[in-house]
Amino acid sequence: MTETSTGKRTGYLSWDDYFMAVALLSAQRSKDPNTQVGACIVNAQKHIVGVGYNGFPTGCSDDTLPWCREGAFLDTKYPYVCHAELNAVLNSGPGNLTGCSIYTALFPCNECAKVIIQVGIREVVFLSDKYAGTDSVRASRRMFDQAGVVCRQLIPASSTISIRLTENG
Ligand SMILES: Nc1ccn([C@H]2C[C@H](O)[C@@H](COP(=O)(O)O)O2)c(=O)n1
Ligand SMILES: [Zn+2]
Repeated sequence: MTETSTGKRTGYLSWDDYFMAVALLSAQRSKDPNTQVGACIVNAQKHIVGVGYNGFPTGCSDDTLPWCREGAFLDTKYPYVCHAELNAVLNSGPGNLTGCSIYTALFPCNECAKVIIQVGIREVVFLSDKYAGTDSVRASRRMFDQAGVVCRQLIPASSTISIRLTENG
């Protein structure tokens, strides 16, 4: 790691990469075998006020409800799973989310877009847009546009971050 003339460390994480990394770390908690999504809500003071990942509601077993994508609707995950963005909102403290930004690993669906707008979040920073072109994402974009919520895709400064969980040596 290099230093500046004042000795300040360089190569530290930018705010954008940091908040997206928190979202991605949260996604590692997801039991969804196909798509793991994390979200992180940040206020104007750059404080994290909520994080979440996609999973079944509290008290609904990860081991008995289905994780399938196909088949009869009730035998798939879709009617049961809470999306990362919804969980991040629900996990936020008592404070107001007006003016906050949400960092999410995947562009929000139309149901989460409604929640994001209604709680006053003003910016969506996303990494993947793998469902662009679906009706759900088209509806999200339409609502965000009308509501004046700014969406931007994050181009991270670095493609990987490594974290050691054990002491060096
Ligand atoms: N913005 C999003 C989009 C999707 N999710 C969740 C919902 C499912 O658990 C999974 C998508 O599954 P797939 O259809 O890709 O097998 O991701 C979310 O939390 N946020
Ligand atoms: Zn959603």
